[in-house]
Amino acid sequence: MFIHKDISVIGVPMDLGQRRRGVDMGPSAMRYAGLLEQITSLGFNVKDCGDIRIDRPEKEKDPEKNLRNLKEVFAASEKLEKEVDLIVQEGKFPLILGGDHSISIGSIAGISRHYENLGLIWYDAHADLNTGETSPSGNIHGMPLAVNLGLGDSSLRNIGNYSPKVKAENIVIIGARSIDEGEKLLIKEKGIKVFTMHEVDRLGMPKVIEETIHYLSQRTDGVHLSLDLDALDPLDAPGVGTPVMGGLTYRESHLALEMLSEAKIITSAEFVEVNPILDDKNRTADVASELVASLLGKKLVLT
Ligand SMILES: NC(=[NH2+])NCCC[C@H](N)C(=O)O
Ligand SMILES: [Mn+2]
Ligand SMILES: [Mn+2]
Repeated sequence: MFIHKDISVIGVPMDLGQRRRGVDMGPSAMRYAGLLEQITSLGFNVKDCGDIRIDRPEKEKDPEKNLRNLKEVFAASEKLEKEVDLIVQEGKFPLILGGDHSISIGSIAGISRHYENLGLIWYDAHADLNTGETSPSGNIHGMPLAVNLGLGDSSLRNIGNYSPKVKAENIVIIGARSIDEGEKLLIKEKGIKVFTMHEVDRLGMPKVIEETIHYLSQRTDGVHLSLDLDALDPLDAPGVGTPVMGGLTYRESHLALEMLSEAKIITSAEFVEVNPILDDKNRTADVASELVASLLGKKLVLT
């Protein structure tokens, strides 16, 4: 597998999957950080497909079934599913910019229909495995991995008219350090592979990524990288809505993406949860844009 020479970038200015405003400006912050120029300078043909239009509720209603803004998140996910499906049909590499993590419901729905066995790397401080029944917050950005596994709300689950989008054994979570009780049970029940911060500390990032590559390349025919910037330590990526101390460093994250790039296993990617209002001089968007470059093969070459 190989990152295609043609990359299509699509922004999803979504902030309805959680309660802190500003994450809808993530796509512009990453574009402002020079993301597209960066990709072009690495020799790729890049097309900016612009942003999906997100319809906002007139005023936030009390959540039904503990799912805030369900109707709007559903509508946006359906749109994104169609756009991403087209990008993959055209043979291009989809690069999706969030927006809160609820957007991965639509992106993975558009991607996974093109694979028998899509692999999924969930690079995140959280597991995002809640459902309306288990969620402590009612925020849908804490639920997309469960939805992609075919759990939780049926309208979300069935976007694209198929479910599940990924099998539990094709998922690897990296960087987890804040997991709710219901999520822990699900991880155990489904046997999901998780490298918590404890494991990253013990094994080191090189081993974690080697094992991830080995594990996924045995069983999958494509791998989507879903990178939540809150996987990184808030010292390196402060502009996120749900920061958790003790995260992955800037260097560890670059190494991870450089190794994934060398292994040529990633077939689509999304970078989510960049919130410029909570950021420090757009640092988190800068970090995201640099991480994209590492994923696309940027390396220091001494000639
Ligand atoms: N994509 C994220 N940042 N998710 C944070 C989720 C936090 C918490 N587990 C919840 O479900 O509300
Ligand atoms: Mn997170
Ligand atoms: Mn997340």
